[in-house]
Amino acid sequence: MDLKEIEKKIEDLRKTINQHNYSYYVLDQPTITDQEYDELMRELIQLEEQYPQFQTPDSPTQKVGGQPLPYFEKVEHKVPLLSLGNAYNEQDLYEFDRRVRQVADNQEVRYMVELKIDGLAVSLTYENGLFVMGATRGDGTTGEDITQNLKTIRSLPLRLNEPVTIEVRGEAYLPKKEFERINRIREERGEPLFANPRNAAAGSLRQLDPKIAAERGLDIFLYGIGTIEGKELSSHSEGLNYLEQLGFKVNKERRLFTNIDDVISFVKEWTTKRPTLPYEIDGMVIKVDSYPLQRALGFTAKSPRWAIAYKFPAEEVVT
Ligand SMILES: NC(=O)c1cnc(N)c2cc(Br)sc12
Repeated sequence: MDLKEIEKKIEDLRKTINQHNYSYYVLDQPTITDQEYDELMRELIQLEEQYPQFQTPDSPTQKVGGQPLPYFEKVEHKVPLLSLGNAYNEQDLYEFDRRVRQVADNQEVRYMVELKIDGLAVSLTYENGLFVMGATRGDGTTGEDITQNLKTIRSLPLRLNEPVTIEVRGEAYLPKKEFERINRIREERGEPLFANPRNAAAGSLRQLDPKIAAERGLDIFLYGIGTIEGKELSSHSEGLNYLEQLGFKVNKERRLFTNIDDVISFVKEWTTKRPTLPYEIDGMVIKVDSYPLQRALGFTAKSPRWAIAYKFPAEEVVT
Protein backbone atom coordinates (compact mmCIF):
# COMPACT_ATOMS: atom_id res chain seq x y z
CA MET A 1 0.00 0.00 0.00
CA ASP A 2 1.20 3.57 -0.68
CA LEU A 3 1.03 6.25 2.04
CA LYS A 4 -2.38 7.49 0.83
CA GLU A 5 -3.84 4.00 1.15
CA ILE A 6 -2.21 3.52 4.59
CA GLU A 7 -3.69 6.84 5.82
CA LYS A 8 -7.11 5.71 4.53
CA LYS A 9 -6.71 2.33 6.27
CA ILE A 10 -5.85 4.05 9.57
CA GLU A 11 -8.82 6.46 9.25
CA ASP A 12 -11.22 3.58 8.51
CA LEU A 13 -9.92 1.59 11.49
CA ARG A 14 -10.31 4.64 13.75
CA LYS A 15 -13.89 5.26 12.60
CA THR A 16 -14.84 1.58 13.04
CA ILE A 17 -13.35 1.32 16.53
CA ASN A 18 -14.90 4.63 17.65
CA GLN A 19 -18.30 3.40 16.44
CA HIS A 20 -17.87 0.13 18.39
CA ASN A 21 -16.79 2.16 21.47
CA TYR A 22 -19.94 4.27 21.19
CA SER A 23 -22.25 1.24 20.81
CA TYR A 24 -20.61 -0.71 23.62
CA TYR A 25 -19.88 1.99 26.22
CA VAL A 26 -22.52 4.65 25.55
CA LEU A 27 -25.46 2.57 24.28
CA ASP A 28 -24.52 -0.61 26.24
CA GLN A 29 -25.13 -2.53 22.99
CA PRO A 30 -21.93 -4.42 21.98
CA THR A 31 -21.61 -4.77 18.21
CA ILE A 32 -18.53 -7.03 18.03
CA THR A 33 -16.83 -9.51 20.38
CA ASP A 34 -14.04 -8.33 22.71
CA GLN A 35 -11.72 -10.58 20.67
CA GLU A 36 -12.52 -8.82 17.38
CA TYR A 37 -12.29 -5.42 19.14
CA ASP A 38 -8.84 -6.18 20.58
CA GLU A 39 -7.70 -7.36 17.12
CA LEU A 40 -8.75 -4.03 15.54
CA MET A 41 -7.07 -2.03 18.34
CA ARG A 42 -3.82 -4.02 18.01
CA GLU A 43 -3.76 -3.34 14.27
CA LEU A 44 -4.41 0.42 14.77
CA ILE A 45 -1.79 0.78 17.56
CA GLN A 46 0.76 -0.99 15.34
CA LEU A 47 -0.02 1.19 12.27
CA GLU A 48 0.07 4.45 14.33
CA GLU A 49 3.46 3.45 15.77
CA GLN A 50 4.75 2.68 12.27
CA TYR A 51 3.26 5.90 10.76
CA PRO A 52 3.19 8.52 13.60
CA GLN A 53 2.47 11.26 11.02
CA PHE A 54 -1.07 9.86 10.80
CA GLN A 55 -1.77 10.01 14.57
CA THR A 56 -4.71 12.23 15.65
CA PRO A 57 -5.88 13.33 19.14
CA ASP A 58 -9.26 11.60 18.69
CA SER A 59 -7.78 8.18 17.92
CA PRO A 60 -9.15 5.44 20.23
CA THR A 61 -5.50 4.51 20.92
CA GLN A 62 -5.40 7.70 23.07
CA LYS A 63 -7.58 5.84 25.59
CA VAL A 64 -4.85 3.48 26.79
CA GLY A 65 -3.05 6.27 28.69
CA GLY A 66 0.22 8.08 27.96
CA GLN A 67 3.20 9.01 30.17
CA PRO A 68 2.82 9.70 33.93
CA LEU A 69 2.65 13.39 34.91
CA PRO A 70 4.87 14.96 37.64
CA TYR A 71 1.82 16.84 39.02
CA PHE A 72 -1.62 18.14 37.92
CA GLU A 73 -1.90 21.72 36.56
CA LYS A 74 -4.50 23.97 38.18
CA VAL A 75 -7.30 25.23 35.91
CA GLU A 76 -9.83 28.03 36.36
CA HIS A 77 -13.41 27.10 35.41
CA LYS A 78 -14.93 29.75 33.06
CA VAL A 79 -18.33 29.10 34.69
CA PRO A 80 -18.13 27.94 38.34
CA LEU A 81 -19.23 24.38 39.09
CA LEU A 82 -21.68 25.08 41.87
CA SER A 83 -22.88 22.71 44.56
CA LEU A 84 -26.56 22.14 45.22
CA GLY A 85 -28.69 23.02 48.22
CA ASN A 86 -30.02 19.91 49.97
CA ALA A 87 -33.53 18.67 50.70
CA TYR A 88 -33.96 15.86 53.24
CA ASN A 89 -37.71 15.33 53.30
CA GLU A 90 -40.99 16.11 51.54
CA GLN A 91 -41.41 19.36 53.46
CA ASP A 92 -38.12 20.67 52.02
CA LEU A 93 -39.35 19.82 48.50
CA TYR A 94 -42.70 21.57 49.02
CA GLU A 95 -40.78 24.59 50.30
CA PHE A 96 -38.49 24.51 47.21
CA ASP A 97 -41.57 24.35 44.96
CA ARG A 98 -43.21 27.28 46.79
CA ARG A 99 -40.12 29.47 46.31
CA VAL A 100 -39.96 28.57 42.60
CA ARG A 101 -43.65 29.35 42.02
CA GLN A 102 -43.27 32.67 43.82
CA VAL A 103 -40.92 33.76 41.03
CA ALA A 104 -42.66 31.83 38.25
CA ASP A 105 -45.87 33.75 38.92
CA ASN A 106 -48.45 32.11 36.64
CA GLN A 107 -46.09 30.56 34.07
CA GLU A 108 -46.04 26.76 33.83
CA VAL A 109 -43.31 25.16 35.97
CA ARG A 110 -41.59 22.01 34.65
CA TYR A 111 -39.12 20.05 36.83
CA MET A 112 -36.50 17.70 35.40
CA VAL A 113 -35.70 15.00 37.96
CA GLU A 114 -32.45 12.99 37.59
CA LEU A 115 -30.47 10.45 39.59
CA LYS A 116 -27.72 11.98 41.72
CA ILE A 117 -24.66 9.92 40.76
CA ASP A 118 -22.27 9.26 43.65
CA GLY A 119 -18.95 9.97 41.95
CA LEU A 120 -16.63 12.89 41.20
CA ALA A 121 -17.90 16.05 39.47
CA VAL A 122 -15.81 16.95 36.40
CA SER A 123 -15.83 19.51 33.61
CA LEU A 124 -15.02 18.57 29.97
CA THR A 125 -13.99 21.15 27.34
CA TYR A 126 -14.31 20.50 23.59
CA GLU A 127 -13.06 22.82 20.83
CA ASN A 128 -14.56 22.32 17.36
CA GLY A 129 -15.77 18.93 18.54
CA LEU A 130 -12.40 17.69 19.88
CA PHE A 131 -11.83 16.86 23.57
CA VAL A 132 -9.11 19.28 24.72
CA MET A 133 -9.31 19.43 28.52
CA GLY A 134 -10.96 17.80 31.50
CA ALA A 135 -10.77 18.95 35.10
CA THR A 136 -11.99 18.12 38.59
CA ARG A 137 -14.55 20.45 40.21
CA GLY A 138 -12.01 21.38 42.89
CA ASP A 139 -13.48 24.25 44.95
CA GLY A 140 -15.93 25.07 42.16
CA THR A 141 -13.73 27.83 40.70
CA THR A 142 -10.31 26.14 40.49
CA GLY A 143 -9.88 22.46 39.64
CA GLU A 144 -7.07 20.13 38.52
CA ASP A 145 -6.33 19.24 34.90
CA ILE A 146 -6.89 15.45 34.72
CA THR A 147 -7.32 15.31 30.93
CA GLN A 148 -4.99 12.30 30.53
CA ASN A 149 -7.02 10.23 32.99
CA LEU A 150 -10.43 11.28 31.67
CA LYS A 151 -9.36 10.28 28.14
CA THR A 152 -9.16 6.67 29.34
CA ILE A 153 -12.92 6.59 30.13
CA ARG A 154 -14.30 4.38 27.33
CA SER A 155 -17.66 6.19 27.05
CA LEU A 156 -16.04 9.66 26.91
CA PRO A 157 -16.05 10.77 23.23
CA LEU A 158 -12.69 12.17 22.01
CA ARG A 159 -14.56 13.71 19.06
CA LEU A 160 -18.20 14.85 19.10
CA ASN A 161 -20.73 14.23 16.32
CA GLU A 162 -20.68 17.99 15.57
CA PRO A 163 -17.66 20.38 15.50
CA VAL A 164 -19.03 22.37 18.45
CA THR A 165 -17.10 24.33 21.09
CA ILE A 166 -18.68 23.48 24.41
CA GLU A 167 -17.91 22.94 28.10
CA VAL A 168 -19.99 20.24 29.78
CA ARG A 169 -20.12 18.89 33.29
CA GLY A 170 -20.90 15.49 34.64
CA GLU A 171 -20.04 12.85 37.19
CA ALA A 172 -17.23 10.37 36.71
CA TYR A 173 -18.04 7.21 38.66
CA LEU A 174 -17.08 3.60 39.23
CA PRO A 175 -19.76 0.96 38.59
CA LYS A 176 -20.40 -1.30 41.62
CA LYS A 177 -18.98 -4.42 39.88
CA GLU A 178 -15.76 -2.58 38.98
CA PHE A 179 -15.45 -1.33 42.55
CA GLU A 180 -15.72 -4.91 43.89
CA ARG A 181 -13.21 -6.21 41.27
CA ILE A 182 -10.65 -3.50 42.12
CA ASN A 183 -10.98 -4.10 45.87
CA ARG A 184 -10.55 -7.88 45.37
CA ILE A 185 -7.23 -7.21 43.59
CA ARG A 186 -6.13 -4.75 46.29
CA GLU A 187 -6.98 -7.32 48.96
CA GLU A 188 -4.89 -9.98 47.17
CA ARG A 189 -2.01 -7.47 47.02
CA GLY A 190 -2.43 -6.57 50.71
CA GLU A 191 -3.22 -2.96 49.71
CA PRO A 192 -5.74 -0.81 51.61
CA LEU A 193 -9.28 -1.19 50.24
CA PHE A 194 -11.37 1.68 48.88
CA ALA A 195 -14.25 2.48 51.27
CA ASN A 196 -16.81 3.05 48.50
CA PRO A 197 -17.09 3.56 44.70
CA ARG A 198 -16.87 7.35 45.04
CA ASN A 199 -13.51 7.17 46.84
CA ALA A 200 -12.32 4.59 44.31
CA ALA A 201 -13.32 6.85 41.39
CA ALA A 202 -11.62 9.87 43.01
CA GLY A 203 -8.52 7.82 43.79
CA SER A 204 -8.36 6.53 40.20
CA LEU A 205 -8.75 9.97 38.63
CA ARG A 206 -6.06 11.45 40.89
CA GLN A 207 -3.44 8.98 39.68
CA LEU A 208 -0.54 10.75 37.95
CA ASP A 209 -0.01 7.65 35.80
CA PRO A 210 -2.92 7.43 33.30
CA LYS A 211 -2.22 3.73 32.72
CA ILE A 212 -3.58 3.10 36.23
CA ALA A 213 -6.76 5.07 35.48
CA ALA A 214 -7.06 3.09 32.21
CA GLU A 215 -7.14 -0.19 34.18
CA ARG A 216 -10.05 0.97 36.35
CA GLY A 217 -13.36 0.74 34.44
CA LEU A 218 -14.35 4.31 35.13
CA ASP A 219 -17.49 5.68 33.48
CA ILE A 220 -19.19 9.07 33.21
CA PHE A 221 -22.69 10.57 32.93
CA LEU A 222 -22.94 14.13 31.58
CA TYR A 223 -25.69 16.29 33.04
CA GLY A 224 -25.09 19.98 32.36
CA ILE A 225 -23.76 22.57 29.93
CA GLY A 226 -21.39 25.29 31.20
CA THR A 227 -20.79 27.27 28.01
CA ILE A 228 -21.67 26.60 24.37
CA GLU A 229 -20.83 28.56 21.20
CA GLY A 230 -23.27 29.17 18.39
CA LYS A 231 -26.29 27.33 19.77
CA GLU A 232 -29.39 28.67 21.54
CA LEU A 233 -31.07 26.23 23.95
CA SER A 234 -34.28 27.06 25.85
CA SER A 235 -34.38 24.36 28.52
CA HIS A 236 -32.33 21.87 30.49
CA SER A 237 -34.17 18.91 28.90
CA GLU A 238 -33.36 20.27 25.43
CA GLY A 239 -29.74 20.62 26.56
CA LEU A 240 -29.55 16.98 27.74
CA ASN A 241 -31.07 15.70 24.48
CA TYR A 242 -28.50 17.78 22.59
CA LEU A 243 -25.66 16.26 24.68
CA GLU A 244 -26.92 12.78 23.68
CA GLN A 245 -27.02 13.90 20.03
CA LEU A 246 -23.36 14.98 20.34
CA GLY A 247 -22.41 11.46 21.48
CA PHE A 248 -22.25 11.92 25.27
CA LYS A 249 -23.55 9.35 27.76
CA VAL A 250 -26.53 10.96 29.51
CA ASN A 251 -28.44 9.08 32.19
CA LYS A 252 -31.73 7.73 30.84
CA GLU A 253 -33.55 7.64 34.20
CA ARG A 254 -34.60 11.26 33.90
CA ARG A 255 -38.18 12.52 33.73
CA LEU A 256 -40.06 15.81 33.43
CA PHE A 257 -42.91 16.71 35.80
CA THR A 258 -45.25 19.71 36.10
CA ASN A 259 -46.05 19.38 39.81
CA ILE A 260 -44.09 18.64 43.00
CA ASP A 261 -46.35 15.76 44.13
CA ASP A 262 -45.36 13.71 41.08
CA VAL A 263 -41.71 14.66 41.72
CA ILE A 264 -42.07 13.30 45.26
CA SER A 265 -43.60 10.01 44.02
CA PHE A 266 -40.71 9.60 41.55
CA VAL A 267 -38.17 10.29 44.34
CA LYS A 268 -39.88 7.67 46.54
CA GLU A 269 -39.84 5.16 43.65
CA TRP A 270 -36.07 5.55 43.28
CA THR A 271 -35.48 5.41 47.00
CA THR A 272 -36.61 1.77 46.83
CA LYS A 273 -35.25 0.97 43.34
CA ARG A 274 -31.75 2.34 44.16
CA PRO A 275 -30.11 -1.07 44.95
CA THR A 276 -31.08 -2.37 41.48
CA LEU A 277 -28.76 0.13 39.76
CA PRO A 278 -25.27 -0.97 38.58
CA TYR A 279 -23.81 2.23 40.08
CA GLU A 280 -24.32 4.16 43.33
CA ILE A 281 -26.55 7.19 43.70
CA ASP A 282 -26.91 9.26 46.87
CA GLY A 283 -30.11 11.09 45.97
CA MET A 284 -32.05 12.78 43.22
CA VAL A 285 -31.53 16.16 41.56
CA ILE A 286 -34.58 18.32 40.85
CA LYS A 287 -34.05 21.18 38.40
CA VAL A 288 -36.34 23.84 36.96
CA ASP A 289 -36.36 22.92 33.26
CA SER A 290 -36.92 26.35 31.68
CA TYR A 291 -33.67 28.33 31.18
CA PRO A 292 -35.51 31.71 31.35
CA LEU A 293 -37.06 30.68 34.70
CA GLN A 294 -33.62 29.45 35.90
CA ARG A 295 -32.23 32.91 35.07
CA ALA A 296 -35.12 34.60 36.87
CA LEU A 297 -34.46 32.48 39.97
CA GLY A 298 -30.68 33.03 39.89
CA PHE A 299 -28.24 31.89 42.57
CA THR A 300 -27.49 32.20 46.28
CA ALA A 301 -23.83 32.77 47.23
CA LYS A 302 -22.96 29.15 46.51
CA SER A 303 -25.82 27.35 44.78
CA PRO A 304 -28.58 27.79 42.19
CA ARG A 305 -32.08 28.67 43.42
CA TRP A 306 -33.47 26.67 40.48
CA ALA A 307 -32.16 23.26 41.58
CA ILE A 308 -32.05 21.15 44.73
CA ALA A 309 -30.55 17.79 45.68
CA TYR A 310 -32.85 15.43 47.55
CA LYS A 311 -30.53 13.29 49.72
CA PHE A 312 -31.60 9.71 50.43
CA PRO A 313 -31.60 8.77 54.12
CA ALA A 314 -28.24 7.13 55.03
CA GLU A 315 -28.52 3.38 54.36
CA GLU A 316 -28.63 1.29 57.54
CA VAL A 317 -25.23 -0.36 57.80
CA VAL A 318 -25.82 -4.11 58.01
CA THR A 319 -23.32 -5.28 60.66
N1 LIG B 1 -28.10 14.96 37.01
C1 LIG B 1 -27.50 15.89 37.72
O1 LIG B 1 -27.70 17.08 37.57
C2 LIG B 1 -26.50 15.45 38.73
C3 LIG B 1 -26.24 14.10 38.90
N2 LIG B 1 -25.34 13.66 39.81
C4 LIG B 1 -24.65 14.53 40.56
N3 LIG B 1 -23.75 14.02 41.47
C5 LIG B 1 -24.85 15.93 40.43
C6 LIG B 1 -24.19 16.99 41.11
C7 LIG B 1 -24.61 18.20 40.70
BR1 LIG B 1 -23.97 19.87 41.34
S1 LIG B 1 -25.80 18.11 39.49
C8 LIG B 1 -25.77 16.37 39.50
